[in-house]
Amino acid sequence: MWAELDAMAESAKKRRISDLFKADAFRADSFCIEADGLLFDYSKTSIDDIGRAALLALAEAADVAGKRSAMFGGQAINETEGRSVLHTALRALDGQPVLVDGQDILPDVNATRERMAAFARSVRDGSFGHITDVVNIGIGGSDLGPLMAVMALAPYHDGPKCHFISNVDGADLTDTLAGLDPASTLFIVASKTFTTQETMLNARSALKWAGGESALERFVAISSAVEKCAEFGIPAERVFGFGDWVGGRYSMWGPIGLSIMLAVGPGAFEKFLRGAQAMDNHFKTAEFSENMPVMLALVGIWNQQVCGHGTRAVLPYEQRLARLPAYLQQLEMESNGKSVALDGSALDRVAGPVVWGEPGTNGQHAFYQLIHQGQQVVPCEFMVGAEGHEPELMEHHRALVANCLAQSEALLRGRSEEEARAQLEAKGMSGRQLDQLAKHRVFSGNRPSTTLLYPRLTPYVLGQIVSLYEHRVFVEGVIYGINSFDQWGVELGKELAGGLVPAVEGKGVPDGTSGSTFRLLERILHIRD
Ligand SMILES: O=P(O)(O)OC[C@H]1O[C@H](O)[C@H](O)[C@@H](O)[C@@H]1O
Repeated sequence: MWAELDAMAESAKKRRISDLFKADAFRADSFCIEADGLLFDYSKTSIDDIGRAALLALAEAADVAGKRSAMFGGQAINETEGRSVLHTALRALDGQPVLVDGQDILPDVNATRERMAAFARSVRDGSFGHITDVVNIGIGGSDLGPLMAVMALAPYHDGPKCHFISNVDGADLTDTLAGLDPASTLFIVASKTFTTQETMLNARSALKWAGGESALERFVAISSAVEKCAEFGIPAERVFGFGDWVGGRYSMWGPIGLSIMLAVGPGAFEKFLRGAQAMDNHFKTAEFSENMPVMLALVGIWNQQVCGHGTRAVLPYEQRLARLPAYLQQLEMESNGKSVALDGSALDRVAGPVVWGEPGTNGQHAFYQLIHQGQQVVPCEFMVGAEGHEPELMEHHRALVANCLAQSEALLRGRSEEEARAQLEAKGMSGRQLDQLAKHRVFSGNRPSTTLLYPRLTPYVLGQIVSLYEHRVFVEGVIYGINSFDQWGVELGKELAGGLVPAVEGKGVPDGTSGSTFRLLERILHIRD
């Protein structure tokens, strides 16, 4: 399946992207996909026509289309947990029935969304009581999505102010609650399992802060384990459930998105779902060569498998997407950071790159040095909106866009030593100083990047972008032959943490603890004494 691409590795590494542009006057058009207002430009990569054909053949050979139907059709493709993968059903607003074990799940999904909307309206119009602030307590998929989206949609906020507590570090709780009034604060305890140590501890401490049991009336729970919510003391009418066919990191489209709905209202939330649904439909129907999630995945595979780049940077030129890189880190790395194939056999290649990033322009003044001149090439995924939300600050937006375009241009073009010398000579420099400094001012260029251009960051567009990345992760996972929907790799640390809690209290160290950890514990206890 991989032979054709593997055979291209050597020539691809030598190739100059600028030569591809010289050889094909229409490259910018043909290595680009436009769909429903989004434009995905992957022309600034080393993929050529033959490479693209091989990538598309890889997607065919991996049966991406068949697996896609299996996912949308409700088959239990999350085999290690015996579950369907149907986050797309949460946004199937005009969808056909979706069957799980022969039962259409959409009536339930719609009824829950209606209950969420009714609840959100009652909080927003004051009929629930006077609520000024909402605190979402959750972690991982029960935090990153809502937090990212609430931040992204700031111009649409017309509800209570939303805050997020995730870390078990008491500092998170303390700093978030500082200045809030318990009487007008609504808490959402968001946990798919309702057993996550951090969330349950934070929820109990928040309840104490809010005034104990009497404050439970301002607590809402979101979970797949609804019976556990009752044990915590939250009655069924304020519990919003969802099926185990929604993975935690794919869950903000349903009840886990309640904080988003409270912030922007049910109408804007629906637009967010509609954007995601539109991308689902595009993913289901577009030819692979014109299919944005498929091509985004294939570009990632090209950069990693053919060119050997082990990381990729997500660089949104949109301050309100500041948490998107963190969100994508969970989505991509928890999904595809695996070593075994679905059948348990060892993978013969590294699946899933390290994903990281920061919004532009801030990153430019920090780590872009390495991106431009470091020895390790980092494929960059730029994103930018053609328009911002601040017409009175047009000058800012123009500068933002110019910077985004300049970065991908610089990465592509680079600067030769001759050019560097000429620039320095023009400034009057000569001799040894010129020789030396010119070398430092050389940019190899030829560094790959993609750009996702969207009209403006609306709820609809945010839905499109997130759904695009979800399906990209799916396609990459299918091609690597892994299960993108489990996360066994987070278990061991949790188990050991459970065993070490008594040790941190000075009640003995579990057997098998390493000398290093033993020594650290000793020191911690000594400092505390
Ligand atoms: O929603 P919860 O059950 O509390 O889980 C919260 C998070 O913790 C787990 O450790 C998983 O790694 C995440 O995928 C999950 O989103």
